[in-house]
Amino acid sequence: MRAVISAAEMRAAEEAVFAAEPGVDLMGRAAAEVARIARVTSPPGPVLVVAGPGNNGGDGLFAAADLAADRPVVVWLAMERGHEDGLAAARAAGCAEVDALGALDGLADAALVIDAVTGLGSRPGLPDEVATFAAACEAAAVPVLAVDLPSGLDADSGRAHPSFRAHDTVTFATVKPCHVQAPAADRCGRVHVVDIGVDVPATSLRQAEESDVAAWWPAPHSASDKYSRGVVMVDTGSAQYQGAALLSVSGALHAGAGMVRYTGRVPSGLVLSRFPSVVMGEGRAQAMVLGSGWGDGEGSEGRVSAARLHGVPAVVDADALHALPAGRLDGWLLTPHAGELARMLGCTRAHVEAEPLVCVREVARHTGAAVLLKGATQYVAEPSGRVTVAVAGPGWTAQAGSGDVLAGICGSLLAAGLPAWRAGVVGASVQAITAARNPGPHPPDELARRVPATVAELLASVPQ
Ligand SMILES: NC(=O)C1=CN([C@@H]2O[C@H](COP(=O)(O)OP(=O)(O)OC[C@H]3O[C@@H](n4cnc5c(N)ncnc54)[C@H](OP(=O)(O)O)[C@@H]3O)[C@@H](O)[C@H]2O)[C@@H](O)CC1
Ligand SMILES: Nc1ncnc2c1ncn2[C@@H]1O[C@H](COP(=O)(O)OP(=O)(O)O)[C@@H](O)[C@H]1O
Ligand SMILES: [K+]
Repeated sequence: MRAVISAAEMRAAEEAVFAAEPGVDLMGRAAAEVARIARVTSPPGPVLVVAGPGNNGGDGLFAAADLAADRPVVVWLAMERGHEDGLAAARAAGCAEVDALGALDGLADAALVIDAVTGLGSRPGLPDEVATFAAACEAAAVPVLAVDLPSGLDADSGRAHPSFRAHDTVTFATVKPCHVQAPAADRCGRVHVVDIGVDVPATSLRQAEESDVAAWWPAPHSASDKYSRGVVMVDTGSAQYQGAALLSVSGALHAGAGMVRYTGRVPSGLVLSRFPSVVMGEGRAQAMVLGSGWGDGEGSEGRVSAARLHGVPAVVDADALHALPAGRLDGWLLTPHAGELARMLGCTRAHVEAEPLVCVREVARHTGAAVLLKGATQYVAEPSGRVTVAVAGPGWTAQAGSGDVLAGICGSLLAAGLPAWRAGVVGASVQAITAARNPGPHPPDELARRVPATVAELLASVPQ
């Protein structure tokens, strides 16, 4: 798990290091890591460093001096001023200097561009000449390595702004919001977090990693039986949306439920013809899945309230989200997409997309449930205000039916005893990791069938 910290928190953490160890060369450490990552991520060949006027430019200039030991390095001071000591080091190491036109010309030969225009001090957007250069990098398909973050982004938000598009980003100590929240995160490429000796503070925003999913997956052991692994009772689908029942049942089974009971309105023959292990009708269960594919049918409120009488936690998806009973839903997991969250809050989808953290925290605080906001970035909020971002996956998952599968996966994890927030994080992450490992336009039911292989690979990666 990684803490996601703001620019102000990073600066405070750096200040603490300077206070404890006056004169410590954090910039030297940062620059050495930038040069190291540049060497491992790019082919040999000339490097073009675009340096801004502040300390981000300083990192870039010291990295330029380092890289000049084994390849030609050209520096463009994009705002004319440059970090004094960094510039002296680059000059002493033999780096050539170019102007804006020279930088554009140099793209033809460059094996790598290092974007060190702005970092934590970045105001959103780019000066015109830099924006032109950033666009030229994309057009020429030259790999870009961003120092700390792609210049032009705001470190503290996931919003899109005119910026570099990096293939790789080197950031220090831990990630910042722009690295984990789409659409900004899409501009960062692969994010390399490097240690420069700065302690990371605990925060209420974290990012889950594959290793967390592996560690939290409820693997069975020799004393397990179908009941102890968790029985999940699934009430999904309708005459109009029969497929939703199959998809959520498939998600539950492929995530390892000990037993799936189906209590929805889709004919049993249809469910059993696809999934013969499913038991039809009510019975004891450790968790429920409600709402996927109910449609606007009558009686949703009654169905959710009746489910509550079972006294076990539920995953509440889709149409059931708008039929929540009054009172706290401790231990439950709500799985809205942005449009459904907006309807729950009485605001616009655009507002949810602009302020996802505020919105997802608000519903968790108000309902007492954990809330998984689905989309390109998946946020799981707890009533305490803590938010965990799931492992990100490719846009292939953005298709009708993925949410139904995900609800079933989360139901199995809830039935296995994971706390609701963790069931949401692990469920969303395993679906995203599966999509990342199986790139291409696989339908959601096909991806569900590939979840077990992902789980097996993740568990094999855990040291015994
Ligand atoms: N502190 C440390 O010890 C360590 C810090 N480290 C590094 O320092 C970085 C932070 O450095 P920083 O604070 O100097 O800010 P930085 O990102 O260089 O930008 C400020 C400059 O850019 C300018 N500017 C901003 N936006 C602009 C825009 N849109 N268009 C045009 N100009 C714009 C802004 O102009 P001004 O606002 O002054 O007019 C100012 O001159 C951090 O990301 C990391 O890389 C590492 O070495 C580890 C140790
Ligand atoms: N841009 C995206 N990148 C990755 N995954 C996405 C993206 N957009 C949506 N998803 C995933 O697609 C699914 C969509 O869920 P939902 O809208 O509820 O679909 P449905 O109700 O049709 O099943 C979710 O699992 C979500 O995580
Ligand atoms: K940068």
